[in-house]
Amino acid sequence: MKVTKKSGKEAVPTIVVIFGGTGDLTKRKLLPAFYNLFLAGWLPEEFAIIGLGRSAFTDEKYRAHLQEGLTEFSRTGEPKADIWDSFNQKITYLQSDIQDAGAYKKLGDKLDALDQAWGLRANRLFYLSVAPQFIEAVTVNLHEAGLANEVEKDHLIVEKPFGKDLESARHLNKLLTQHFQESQIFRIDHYLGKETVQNILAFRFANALFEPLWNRNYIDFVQISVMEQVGVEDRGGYYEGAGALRDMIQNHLLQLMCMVAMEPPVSFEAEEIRNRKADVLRAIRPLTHEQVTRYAVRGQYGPGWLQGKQVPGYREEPGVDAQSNTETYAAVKFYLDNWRWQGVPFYLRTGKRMQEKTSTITVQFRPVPHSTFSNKLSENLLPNRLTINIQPQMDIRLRFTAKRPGLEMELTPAEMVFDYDTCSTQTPEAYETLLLDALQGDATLFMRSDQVEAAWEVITPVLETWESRPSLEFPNYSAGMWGPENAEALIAREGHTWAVSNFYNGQKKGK
Ligand SMILES: NC(=O)C1=CN([C@@H]2O[C@H](COP(=O)(O)OP(=O)(O)OC[C@H]3O[C@@H](n4cnc5c(N)ncnc54)[C@H](OP(=O)(O)O)[C@@H]3O)[C@@H](O)[C@H]2O)C=CC1
Ligand SMILES: O=C1O[C@H](COP(=O)(O)O)[C@@H](O)[C@H](O)[C@H]1O
Repeated sequence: MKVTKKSGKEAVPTIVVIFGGTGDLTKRKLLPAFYNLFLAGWLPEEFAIIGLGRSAFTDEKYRAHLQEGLTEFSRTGEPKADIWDSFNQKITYLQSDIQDAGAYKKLGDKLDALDQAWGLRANRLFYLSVAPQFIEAVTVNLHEAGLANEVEKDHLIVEKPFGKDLESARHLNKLLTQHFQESQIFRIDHYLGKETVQNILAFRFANALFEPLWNRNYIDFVQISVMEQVGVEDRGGYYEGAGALRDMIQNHLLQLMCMVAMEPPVSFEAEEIRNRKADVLRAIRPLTHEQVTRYAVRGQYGPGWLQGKQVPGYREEPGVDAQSNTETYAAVKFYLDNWRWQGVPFYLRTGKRMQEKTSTITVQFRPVPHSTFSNKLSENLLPNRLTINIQPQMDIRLRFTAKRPGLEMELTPAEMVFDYDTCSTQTPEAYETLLLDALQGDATLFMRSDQVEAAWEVITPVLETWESRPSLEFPNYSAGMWGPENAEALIAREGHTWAVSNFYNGQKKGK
C-alpha cells in the first residue's frame, strides 16, 4: 500500500458504509473509484464496503450488479477476473430501510464482526449517497446506535445538493452538527477533486513568477466557464427544483473562483486552505435585487441541433413542466471587495446543451501600457492571457506576443503550454482523489459549513429575483448554441468578450 501525497500517512483500516448502495452514483462513480484505488495499491489490507438499500440483493447479486457498473463506467474498463475476485470479497450488502432504527442494529453487528475479525477498531466512513431528505434519519439513527462515536476515526460524506437555499443549508448543517463534529463531516464537491482544479493551487503557490502579477494591477478580468453539451437527461425531477445557478454556480463555479482568488495560504493544511477560500466568498460584493438584471443573465434551451442530431428543448424533456421557468444557463458578474481584486470583474457562466463541452478558467492580463510598435504591427498585439482548460482538454496555456521569425518585424501571438497529454501517468477521476482523501481523514478538498452557507448567501439575491420574476423570454437559446444573446451584453458592457476554448481536440480554434 502507498502513503499519501500530502502527509505521508497510510490509509488506515476502514469500513465504508454506503447508504444508497444500490443507486446510480454508487454504480457510476463510487464503486469504480474504490476499485481503481484498490488497483493502484492505495487501499489498506483491512478494507470493506457495506452497501445499503431496500432492494433485494444477496451479496453475490450485489457484487454482480456493481461489476456491471464497473465495466460500463470505470476509466480502467472491465475489471480483470482475478483482481475483481479479490476485490469483491470486500463487498457485502445489507438490505434495509434508512428510516428503520432496527437496521442500524444489524449494521452495528456487521461492523463489530469485521472489527473482531481484524482484531482492531477500524475507521468508519459513512457515505450518504441518498436524497437530502434522508440525512436526518441517517444522522439520528447512527448517533443513537452509537456507530460513529469515535471523532478521530468516524467520518460522514455528504453528497450534493447541500440545501436548496441558505435556510435549508443552515438547517442541514444544524442537523449534521447536532450529532457529529464538523471535523467528521466531508461535504463533497467533485470539482475540487478534478486534477486540473487541484493544479490551480500548485500553479499559483509553487511558482514565484505569477503571484506578483496576480492582482488588480495586472489582471483585467477573470472568466470561469463550465459549458456542458448534455441536456438535463433523466434528471428533470431534480433539475426543475434546482436550475443552473443552484446546480453549478453555488458550488462548483464559486469554488473555482475561490481557488483563483484566494490569498496565499501559510500551509497546505485543510483549515488554512478552507479559511482562505471562505475569505473569498465573504469578500464577494453582495448584489442588490436591482443590480441582478445588470449583473446576471439566465437562459433556457429550446430545441436545436447538436453534432448533427436534433435534440428537444428543456420544456420537452421528461419530468419537466411545459411552462418551466427553470434556467439551464446562468451567467453572473461578481466583484470582490478586497485589496487584491478591487475593480476586477469575475465572470462566471455555465449552461447545458452548449455547442461543446468545455470548462475553462481565463485570466486576462492588462494590455501593455504603451505600444512601442507601429499601429499596423500592434494589430496582432493581444493582451497576455492565461487559460486553464479543466476538461475535457486538460492544459494550462499562457499567451504572449512574439516576433514572427523572418527578416521583417512582425508580431504574432504565441503560447507556452503545459499539456496533460504529455504526462505518462493516467489522470485519476475526481471521486478517486476525494475518496482517498476521505480515507486518510484529509478535509482540504471538502466544503466546510461556513463555505457552503457563504456561497448560498452570494447567490440569494439572484435566486430571489429570478424566482419572483418568471422569464417571459424562455426558451431564449437553441440547443447547440453558446447561450442567450444577452450573456454577450453582460460582458460587452465592460468592453470584454467571452473567451472560447482556443484549443480543443488538438485543433486550434481562433484567438
Ligand atoms: N447520480 C449521480 O451522478 C450524482 C448523484 N448525486 C447525489 O447523490 C445522491 C444519490 O444519487 P443517485 O445515486 O443518483 O440516486 P438514486 O435515485 O439512483 O439512488 C437512491 C438510493 O437511495 C436508496 N434509498 C432511497 N430510499 C431509501 C430508503 N428509505 N431506505 C434505504 N435506501 C433508500 C435507494 O435504494 P433502494 O431503491 O434499493 O431502496 C438508492 O440506493 C443524491 O443526493 C444525488 O443528488 C450527486 C452528483 C451526481
Ligand atoms: O454536479 C453536477 O455536475 C455535473 C457536471 O459535472 P462534470 O464533472 O461532468 O463537469 C452536471 O452535469 C450536473 O448537472 C451537476 O449536478
